[in-house]
Amino acid sequence: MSRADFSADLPPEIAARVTGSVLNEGRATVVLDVAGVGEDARGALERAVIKALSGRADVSDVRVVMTAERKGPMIIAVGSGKGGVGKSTLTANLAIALAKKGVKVGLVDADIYGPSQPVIFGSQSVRPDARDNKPVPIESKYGVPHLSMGHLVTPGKALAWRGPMASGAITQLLEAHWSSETEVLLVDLPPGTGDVQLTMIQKFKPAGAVLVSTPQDLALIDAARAGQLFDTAGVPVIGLVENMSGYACPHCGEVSDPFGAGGVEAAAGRLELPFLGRIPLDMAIRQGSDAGDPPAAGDGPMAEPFNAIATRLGEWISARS
Ligand SMILES: Nc1ncnc2c1ncn2[C@@H]1O[C@H](COP(=O)(O)OP(=O)(O)OP(=O)(O)O)[C@@H](O)[C@H]1O
Repeated sequence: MSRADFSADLPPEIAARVTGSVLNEGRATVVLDVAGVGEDARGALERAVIKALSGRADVSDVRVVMTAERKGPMIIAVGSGKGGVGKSTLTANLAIALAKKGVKVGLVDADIYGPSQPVIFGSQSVRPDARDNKPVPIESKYGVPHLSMGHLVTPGKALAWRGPMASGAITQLLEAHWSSETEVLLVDLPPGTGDVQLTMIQKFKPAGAVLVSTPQDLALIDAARAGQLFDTAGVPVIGLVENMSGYACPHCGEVSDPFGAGGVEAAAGRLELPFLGRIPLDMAIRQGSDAGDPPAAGDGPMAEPFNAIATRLGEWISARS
């Protein structure tokens, strides 16, 4: 994937709205700032970009991403390149740690393909109320109202959704009845750079994104790719978090590094991104998450790494509020 400059191919009034563009294996992605542009005119802008770039020999497909500032809580996306690296665990515990610091925070589980927040918050059996056809977020004993696709569909039903359905689902969650007091919404994204991420960026431009990765190379490369999508769309990457770094053997106490260690911090350095902290691989984190008892809610040693990252995130939020 590389940055591209299409300004010579586009009419000047459209080129002036371009905030980022990349060309990756023939697919051109162009990000347009459409603040103040009506629905109809947006369609015309999109068609004009597709027409202008389709003529290029090196372009086989054109994707137009439209962003516009909107009012409401500050949205912070938590993303990863790969699945299973601990994004949901981090999002839930960060939200709880922020709430303990007095931030009015809500959580959206936009991982519509594998929603895990209802398990982490112990709210699997709860169905949210609806008002005016919009869901009302579920309160939790941890001070974090939350809403997940897992609350809206039959449990266990595979969500093999693509395109418009996935985009509709995330819109429903973000446009729910969040209290007017909510300052920050943390959004647990599905892994990768698919439809949900695009809808997030286009319709609900996040103020920033946190990326989580395990220390090994493959996860890191994917995380960097996810980061590039945010960067291209003008969404600042707040920083990188290393999860599952270092494993303390519960029997002998020896610390080993099944996935390597320090890789994410080194990658953050290379990418010139802030490093927000590391979370060790610890059985108590997995057990707490599975039991609806997230470690950040307590004051045991496993709350510490989440508190430290929440402090850095809190500073970033305050600087922008
Ligand atoms: N630091 C950790 N120590 C121990 N277990 C962890 C840690 N982080 C996450 N886990 C466990 O790893 C599994 C995957 O974590 P999680 O669901 O948070 O990942 P994810 O990146 O959100 O995955 P997906 O995208 O597939 O939903 C869960 O069982 C979780 O409890």
